[in-house]
Amino acid sequence: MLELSDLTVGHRGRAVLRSINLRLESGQVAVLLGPNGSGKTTLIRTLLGHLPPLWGQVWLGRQPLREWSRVALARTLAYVPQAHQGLFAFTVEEVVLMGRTAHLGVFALPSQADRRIAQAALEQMGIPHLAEKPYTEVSGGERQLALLARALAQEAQVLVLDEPTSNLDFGNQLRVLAQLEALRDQGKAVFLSTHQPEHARRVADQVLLVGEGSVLGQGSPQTWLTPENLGRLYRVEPQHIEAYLGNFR
Ligand SMILES: Nc1ncnc2c1ncn2[C@@H]1O[C@H](COP(=O)(O)OP(=O)(O)OP(=O)(O)O)[C@@H](O)[C@H]1O
Repeated sequence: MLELSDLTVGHRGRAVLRSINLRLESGQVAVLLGPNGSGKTTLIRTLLGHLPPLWGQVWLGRQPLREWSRVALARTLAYVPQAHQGLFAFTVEEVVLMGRTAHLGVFALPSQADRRIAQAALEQMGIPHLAEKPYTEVSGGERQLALLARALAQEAQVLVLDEPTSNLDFGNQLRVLAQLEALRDQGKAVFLSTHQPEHARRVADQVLLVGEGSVLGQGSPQTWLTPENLGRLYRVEPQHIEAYLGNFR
């Protein structure tokens, strides 16, 4: 469904991450891990088409990403950014309804069916009570849940999420992880970044460990999310990781 082939990503000709290869099928979750500044957001922006690859190719389905029209892309690929402070006082429901935009005709207003889908997405994320609240007046975690609901409402086949649990309380982190598993079980392809290896261990079919400009490890979470590998990745003593992650087994 999503394929990265010999991909080099970066900014203005300066490479940040080189030689990335990945195949993500429907019904799979891939999780990207790496220290601050290692290029996770740069890679995500490239696989969304916001940044051109410096080398190599992003494939979505059978077509290179750059050949996709914007409307077709919006129906197929949903992006959950890190929650930002909204600038305009849309209600939370209006933000979620934006996920339906790619399904509407030109100038068409959301139908009853679109509203039902938005409502269901709000309920799935546990925030139907926020529907009428201005997006600018809910908490960072609630904004994150609204952006997840927007992606659900989009009904896209591929979901790309940039640290989707970073703003959330413990309960909402678990709810989002369960939601990601449900999406995978519905046959979606899910690609996300996280700073929490225990989240990767729970949901990932494959992990991609990046740092120092390249892919340092790639494969099953059981193989790669060991204290030794995580210690190398984050420059911490493996025994500290063992002591921390051990509690999550
Ligand atoms: N717009 C930009 N122009 C030039 N360089 C950039 C730009 N955005 C990021 N960079 C550089 O690219 C590198 C990778 O940044 P990126 O934001 O992709 O890292 P990250 O892994 O997402 O970090 P974090 O975990 O802190 O969010 C950094 O050295 C950063 O300074």
